[in-house]
Amino acid sequence: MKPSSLRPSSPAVRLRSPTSLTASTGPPSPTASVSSSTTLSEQSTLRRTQKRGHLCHVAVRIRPPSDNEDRKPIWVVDEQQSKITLSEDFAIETGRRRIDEFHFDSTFYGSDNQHLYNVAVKRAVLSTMEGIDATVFAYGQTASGKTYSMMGFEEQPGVIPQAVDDVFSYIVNQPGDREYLLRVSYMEIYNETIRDLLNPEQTDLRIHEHRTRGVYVSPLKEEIVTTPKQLMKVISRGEANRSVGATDFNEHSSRSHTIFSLTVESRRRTDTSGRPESPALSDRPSKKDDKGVTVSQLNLIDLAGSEKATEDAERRKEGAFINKSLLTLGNVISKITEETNTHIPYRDSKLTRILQSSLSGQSRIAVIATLSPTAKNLEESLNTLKFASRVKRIVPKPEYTLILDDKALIQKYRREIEELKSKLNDTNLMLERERQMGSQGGGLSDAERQRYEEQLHESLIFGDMQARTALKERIDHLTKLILTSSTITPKPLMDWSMVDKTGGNRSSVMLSSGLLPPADPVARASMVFDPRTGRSSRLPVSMAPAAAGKPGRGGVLNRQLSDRAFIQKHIEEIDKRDDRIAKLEEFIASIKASTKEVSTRSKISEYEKEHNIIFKAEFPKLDFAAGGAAHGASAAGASDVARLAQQNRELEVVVQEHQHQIEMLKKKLEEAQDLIRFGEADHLEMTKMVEEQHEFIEALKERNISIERELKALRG
Ligand SMILES: Nc1ncnc2c1ncn2[C@@H]1O[C@H](COP(=O)(O)OP(=O)(O)OP(=O)(O)O)[C@@H](O)[C@H]1O
Repeated sequence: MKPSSLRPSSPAVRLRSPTSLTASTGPPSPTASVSSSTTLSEQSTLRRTQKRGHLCHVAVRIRPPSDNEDRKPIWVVDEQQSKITLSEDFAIETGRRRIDEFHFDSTFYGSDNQHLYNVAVKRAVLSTMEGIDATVFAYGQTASGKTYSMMGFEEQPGVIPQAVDDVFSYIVNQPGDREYLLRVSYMEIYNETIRDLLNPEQTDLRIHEHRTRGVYVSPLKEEIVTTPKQLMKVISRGEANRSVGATDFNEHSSRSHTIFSLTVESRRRTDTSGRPESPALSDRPSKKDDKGVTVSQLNLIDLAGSEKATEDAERRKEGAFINKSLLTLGNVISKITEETNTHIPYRDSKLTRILQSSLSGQSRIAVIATLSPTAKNLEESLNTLKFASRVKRIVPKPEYTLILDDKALIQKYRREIEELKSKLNDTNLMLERERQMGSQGGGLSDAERQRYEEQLHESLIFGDMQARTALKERIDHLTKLILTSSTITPKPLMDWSMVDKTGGNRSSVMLSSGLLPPADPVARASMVFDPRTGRSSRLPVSMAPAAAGKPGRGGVLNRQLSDRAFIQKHIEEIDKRDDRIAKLEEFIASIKASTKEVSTRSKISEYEKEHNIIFKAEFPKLDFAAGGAAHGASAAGASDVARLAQQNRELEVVVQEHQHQIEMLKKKLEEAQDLIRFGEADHLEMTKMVEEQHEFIEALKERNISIERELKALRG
């Protein structure tokens, strides 16, 4: 079946479920989900923005002056009226005839990231959970507070960690009749080149356009996430690969635009026949989307800051790319908001091309325009305000996307789970039948029955039961990836309850330590991200610049190369082992397929010829030439046949043992791969695992040696 994405042409502000023509049957509205930590003033702002900003919310935030900046404010921020004005004193001082006044959907002054998120971003995030794409970005000159707003610090988690918490809380608070699959990607645009922050070795990322999928980047690594902490670890891993450098204005300046995307797939829970899973869950009116998967995307974007020319050549080059792409963004937005139908130059920069779908109206938008408070940045601040005013004129017309075929991962996994469950059922029935036949004896003689039972035992241990375990494991694994309100524990990253206890002092918010950098710049400079643990840790300050690869005014910080090399080495090692395991399995399968009589030995000889290296490595001490000769002599006499039959049995034991060991090895390696994938592998743990694997191999070799001795003794 062809992929079919339903995009009904509904009016922009009348969001309708693609499946239902009445809005009332949809999931609860975002307003209903506003958390208890939203203050009264925030709620009134939300109500107001519902009317004014609605699908495009533009917020402007002015950061407090830093220690070495002039403390005298040049801007007056009226949060109640969502207004920003140039201070009268400053206007008079500088001879400005007119006092500039700007109105937005919300305005902020200060460091409170939770308030900013609740008012300006939360609704966009919740929209995504309800099937509407949303794009959130921070725009402003360098050092104005974009990263502070988007990522934040341990003490002031920004938009991204708060959005992560909200996404999982949303699922937990659902009635249980929907299931979700979350996948994430993280990329950056550095000097007009796209880099995959979750897979930095991948270099040739390209932008493609598809009739139903729209504009997308490929090949881009996507990871499925199942907990807030795991998601934050993926982000930290991406952050560690981000291009960051020291500029004249910001010690820790983002030199690239980053786009973090969370794709939410959701569907109504049904059994294989498409009926609701349980009567209790079926009391909601049936909707057309019961038959499909709703797919939506949340893009969280931290743009690089515009900046003036600098003396450093590398920085100048970066700055030119940054300024050009921001200029294109401005141009694109002004063309979009023009009444006339003009050509929109999306293709003039990678940023606008990637954001094409979002900017052209298919996504809900939230923009945080950040300003520096000082007089010396007045010109840039006015430019940012003009940009923000232009964005305010965008009228998004987002629509639900419904996938009706197996293209959605959640659907594919559900189907696979059902198929596996049915296979598991068949295997169970087969085992039961075999057991019954074994106990009834089926008219066999005692000797025959004993032999049959031995074979059955072998097949139970090494055949059907293994298949059953493998099936169960795969079912468990897939089931864990699909989230429902009852499968995830509401373990938020942040404990906002601390806010109330401390009378509104939000700096005491708790966040699982190590997932975000500390606010203190000295401590931050000494943070080193460890991809094996997925955590940032602090080094003694004296070591920090070297460890963080501080470039002075020079090159980009591509941190932790050695750590990546470490992981890469292990992945290669694991790949090699996988290869060996695959070949060994093939060998074992061929032995099992052959007769249980002496021909096994000749089979080994043949295999030895074909797979010289593998076989010699795994069975180094066995004398196969002698084995071949012995096989040749098998016709010579009954005693030889008996002896070979005995050897054959011994070899089969070895093979079974190897198979068992290999299964264990495989499991260990899969675990290691998972650990590496989710950034949870710890150096000691990895070393222990590798040592264990060596021990297994040694054990296999020792076993071979003792078998060889026994065989030699048998041969006399
Ligand atoms: N609202 C705020 N409250 C307190 N400190 C802030 C705030 N915004 C920014 N800062 C501080 O200002 C400095 C610059 O902020 P940040 O790195 O977020 O700027 P940026 O706009 O992302 O810069 P660049 O474009 O160079 O990456 C940081 O030290 C940050 O901690």
